[in-house]
Amino acid sequence: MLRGRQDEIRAYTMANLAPTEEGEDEDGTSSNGIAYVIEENPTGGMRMIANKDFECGDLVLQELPLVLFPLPAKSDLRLSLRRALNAFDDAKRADYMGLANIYAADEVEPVLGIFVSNKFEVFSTDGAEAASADRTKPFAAVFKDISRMNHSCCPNVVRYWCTASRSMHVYAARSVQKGSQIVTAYCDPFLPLRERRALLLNTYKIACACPACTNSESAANRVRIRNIRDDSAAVIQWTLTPALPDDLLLVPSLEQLKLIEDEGLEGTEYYARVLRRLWLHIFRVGRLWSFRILWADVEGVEDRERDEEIGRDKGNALGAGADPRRCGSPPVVYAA
Ligand SMILES: C[S@@+](CC[C@H](N)C(=O)[O-])C[C@H]1O[C@@H](n2cnc3c(N)ncnc32)[C@H](O)[C@@H]1O
Repeated sequence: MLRGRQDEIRAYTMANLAPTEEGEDEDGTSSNGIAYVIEENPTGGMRMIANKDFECGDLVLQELPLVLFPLPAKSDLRLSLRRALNAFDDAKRADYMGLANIYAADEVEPVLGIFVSNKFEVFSTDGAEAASADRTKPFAAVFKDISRMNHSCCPNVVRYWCTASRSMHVYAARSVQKGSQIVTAYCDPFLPLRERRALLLNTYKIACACPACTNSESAANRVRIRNIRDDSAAVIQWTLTPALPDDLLLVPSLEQLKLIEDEGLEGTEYYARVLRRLWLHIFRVGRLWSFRILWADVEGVEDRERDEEIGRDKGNALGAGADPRRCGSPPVVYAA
């Protein structure tokens, strides 16, 4: 039953997320219409590779887990895993047992070693559970394909658990070119470098060599990003206060945007914060443009003269001092 559902989602993933045509692409390679491929990593193990270009926000894949358990495990996890595996059909059991096991050399039962090597913690993100205390109770899920994604502290995708469909959604956090590796963050990329290193080594046996772990300036950059506050109230106040310069937020916001992009952290809330602020900037300046157009229509002035006029009036531009008769209607755009 669950298998049928998984096949359905897989078919959906392939049909809807892989709009590349069968046959040869522009670069002469064959994409065969699949959004991603799982292949051997030259440095060992497996990896997930984009088989088409993705833009920021594109759904890369959506997948049901092979197993999903509440954490901490309520009963003996090994027993539960064994029971789950016994209930699987052969193909699904082979999918699970074919996943990486970084504890293979240790005295850990393979079902458990595979679980620990491949699990992603998931939280309820929607519906009644999200609103309830369950939100704080994570589950751990292992996936046939998603568990093939390697780690980077500069991930190019973000993961969202959808409780309603009991599936994980993976979205591109920035442009991802066909042929590049799809990488996700196994831990909080804002953890201090030393903590990140210890966690990745102890839990996943990873000595991360991503740009953030090898660039000596990255740690300081990440602290700066983490200090970007949710200043929505102040920004809205600026939007509504014509006396404050139009470009007050522009330069710092663009600098912050670049900083986040340089650190490869577009999938984080900080990027959304800065983009929201820039959107408000466009909202305010965009209104200025509307005002100019309106003004030009009414007055029929030349562009140059109009710009000069607006430049002169800019201190009170569109505020109390602007002459409403000149544009036929009061400049109410910034009225609080
Ligand atoms: C969830 S699996 C990822 C897929 C795995 N590479 C495979 O072969 O199936 C996690 C394991 O992959 C390897 N891995 C993931 N990210 C890595 C990285 N950035 N550097 C080195 N090894 C990594 C580690 O062995 C880690 O324990």
